[in-house]
Amino acid sequence: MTGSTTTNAAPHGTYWPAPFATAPLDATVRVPASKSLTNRYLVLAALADGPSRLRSPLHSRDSALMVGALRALGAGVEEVEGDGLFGPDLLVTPIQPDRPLGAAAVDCGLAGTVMRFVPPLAALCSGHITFDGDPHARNRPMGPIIAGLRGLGIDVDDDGRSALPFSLAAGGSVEGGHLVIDASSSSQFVSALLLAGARFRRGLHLEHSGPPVPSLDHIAMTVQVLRGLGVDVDDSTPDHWIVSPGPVRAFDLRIEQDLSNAGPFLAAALATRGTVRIPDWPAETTQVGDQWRSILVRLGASVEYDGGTLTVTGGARILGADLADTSELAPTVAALCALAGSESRLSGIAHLRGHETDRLAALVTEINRLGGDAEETADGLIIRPRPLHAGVFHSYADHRMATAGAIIGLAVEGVQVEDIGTTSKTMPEFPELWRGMFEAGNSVPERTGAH
Ligand SMILES: O=C(O)C1=C[C@@H](OP(=O)(O)O)[C@@H](O)[C@H](O)C1
Ligand SMILES: C=C(OP(=O)(O)O)C(=O)O
Repeated sequence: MTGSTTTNAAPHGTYWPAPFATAPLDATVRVPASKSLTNRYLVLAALADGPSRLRSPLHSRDSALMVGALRALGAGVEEVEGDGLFGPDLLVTPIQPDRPLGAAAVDCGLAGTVMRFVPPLAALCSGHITFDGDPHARNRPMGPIIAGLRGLGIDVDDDGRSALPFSLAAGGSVEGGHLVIDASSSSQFVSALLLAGARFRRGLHLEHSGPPVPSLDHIAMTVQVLRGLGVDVDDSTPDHWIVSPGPVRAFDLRIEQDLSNAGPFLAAALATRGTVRIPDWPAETTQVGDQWRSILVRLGASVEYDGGTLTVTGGARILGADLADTSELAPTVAALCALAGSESRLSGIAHLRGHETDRLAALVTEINRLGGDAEETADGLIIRPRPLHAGVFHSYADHRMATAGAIIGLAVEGVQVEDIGTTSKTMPEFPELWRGMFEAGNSVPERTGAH
């Protein structure tokens, strides 16, 4: 973030009348694959010791940007028919570090995973590689990756901005070793360097120095994914991660559905005092969205997990709660808190100011625009109960703002979400799946293949 605390300009695009629920919803929903897992496995497939297959991966703007980045770096990515509900499988052939790329360009869009995960991968290629993205992407924090690459001996030209756009000159190998960064503005800086670390000649000893790193669950996901592919990672000392040099094993695996994106659907149970079921909820997972099981109980719902299906039933009213470190779940939580009957305090999310938009400012502006009572604190939000009314909910090119508006619109008649299409960042099917919850006899298609 470049010090600004304002939200990025809300474009005056199309307005989507959010479906209002006149009765409790009773629905079963499956959502597309996890953005965080898809984009980690794409990067690792590009670094692997042979071709890999991602089954039922995400197909969205963020995954398409990652696929585009890998192709720009010389990896092969091919779509092949699979049994996923939401699109084909992906076959990936790895990059060839020695093959000169000449000049290559990577479009990061607004994807944190692309702008942070791809530069260390690019450093392992041979060529002059330029990175840029959407206008607001230029405001997202990038300094620790740029400084980190320089610390690893890579020549980076950022015109002194410590932000997008920038370019790097890659020579086909990275020495690695000990590197200290300040990852207090995003966990993605740590994940990015760990993902590539095993392919550095001496591996990587990454150290964080500074205020606490946010979204630690996402780093734990990175470590577990790496270990699953045979990479040795020592994370036994807080703020230190040691990745041994070695191969990344090629793989063939199925990507879990996105439990963070399941959140707005589960929230619909609370907003309408109904029931929403998500089949194929993993029994064990590294996704932060598994926390819905406890968060939604704190907000007054009952949650059951039986036979692989998570069932959430809304209580008589939504309870306000004090919740810390909700990370990317926070906009969904905030939407529920705006509908709650008592005060909520969300803390430990100051870094949301550097997300797709300044989410703290955006949530306060949009909840209050509908008559609510939300206030920004140094590291989060206070949301007090106050009746909401009809109006426009702006999304600021932020998928999670758009889905927050949809949740509020279930309980408040006459909410229009500006630019619902921005949900294509991680879930292009959102409007269709949302409307599907209202269909009589709502049913969910069966997947044909083995789970
Ligand atoms: O590594 C990842 O896949 C992510 C890490 C988190 O980033 P921050 O640490 O910047 O919150 C999260 O919010 C983002 O949606 C995805
Ligand atoms: C913060 C998010 O995305 P990104 O991966 O672009 O950082 C998010 O999806 O909530």
